[in-house]
Amino acid sequence: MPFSPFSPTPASHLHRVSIVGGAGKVGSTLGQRIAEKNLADVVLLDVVDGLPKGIALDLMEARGIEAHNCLISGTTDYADTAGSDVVVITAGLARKPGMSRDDLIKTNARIVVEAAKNAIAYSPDAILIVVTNPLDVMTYLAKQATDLPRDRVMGMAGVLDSARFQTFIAMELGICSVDIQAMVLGGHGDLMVPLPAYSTIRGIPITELMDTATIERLIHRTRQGGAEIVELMQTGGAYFAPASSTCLMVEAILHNQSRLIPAAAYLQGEYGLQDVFIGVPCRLGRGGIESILELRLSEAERDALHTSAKSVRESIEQAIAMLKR
Ligand SMILES: NC(=O)c1ccc[n+]([C@@H]2O[C@H](COP(=O)([O-])OP(=O)(O)OC[C@H]3O[C@@H](n4cnc5c(N)ncnc54)[C@H](O)[C@@H]3O)[C@@H](O)[C@H]2O)c1
Ligand SMILES: O=C(O)C[C@H](O)C(=O)O
Repeated sequence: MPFSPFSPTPASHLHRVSIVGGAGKVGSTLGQRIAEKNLADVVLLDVVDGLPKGIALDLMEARGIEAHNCLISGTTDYADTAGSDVVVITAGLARKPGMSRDDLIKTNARIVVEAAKNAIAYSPDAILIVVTNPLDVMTYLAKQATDLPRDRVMGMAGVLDSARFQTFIAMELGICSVDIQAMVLGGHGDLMVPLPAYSTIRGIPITELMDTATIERLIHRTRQGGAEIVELMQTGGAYFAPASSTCLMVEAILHNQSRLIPAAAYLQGEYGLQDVFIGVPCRLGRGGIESILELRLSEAERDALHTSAKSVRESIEQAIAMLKR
């Protein structure tokens, strides 16, 4: 037998991302995206014994074909997530047809609080991205549970809602999605605030290429974008575009890209709002949310943002009261 210079443990990647809820649809698809983009080693943590390990092994077996070098592991033990650069929480139930996202507060609040506390205990320097619904409420609870500074806790929704608006504009005009920049702010619910004046096709505002009725129709479809898929699938919600959206945020952070991305951020006076998480344009880089951009809004847009924030605030209070019981 010739002497082998190699050790049985492959060299680890530079970065590490842990996904709590990683055996679920969004979590496992996100793990796949992160690995296939060669962004980081991935730890999939879930409560179901065997499942995260099985998914991780399955993904590892595709490494040679997909030609990436990331290690993917599965676990039920938070100790295995130690030293993560980014922690993503996708743990919790997805809604079924006929439910609102707020109907998930009862089941998901405790799951997210526990997940955030446990994960940050092992990775105190991590940046936390919450995906679990109702998004803005769960992100608030995660910040409260961990006491992390506001630049290190954010929620994923704005990228997804903007991607949906972008898609519907592209489909309406027969133009490639990559030429379209769409902007959606506000809470991740029926009251989200798509901004036509800041949505453009290579710099041309969509208001110059579509009439008001068409834009209103696309805005309505965007607001109902999650529910449309829940109704079609019957068994849960969207996960491919949510995973892509979260991966974009992970990449912006790990590669310090200074991208301008709508994300749920903790506001302390921006847009005239306090003590609430809501989708706003953020500069994302290695430090997390490095700054929040305050766009000039029309009176109607500002009112819509405040209405959305008021509804999120009411749900936060409901969640906090429930956790105290
Ligand atoms: N923010 C967004 O835009 C967005 C988009 C899509 C989905 N979501 C939300 O993300 C969540 C996950 O969606 P999904 O489709 O992946 O659901 P899923 O049911 O496929 O996966 C959820 C996973 O969480 C795990 N889990 C439950 N309790 C846990 C705990 N205490 N610790 C660790 N893991 C736990 C489950 O075992 C499961 O594997 C849902 O709340 C859904 O509504 C949000
Ligand atoms: O709509 C849902 O319940 C899932 C997610 O928030 C989405 O927008 O796809």
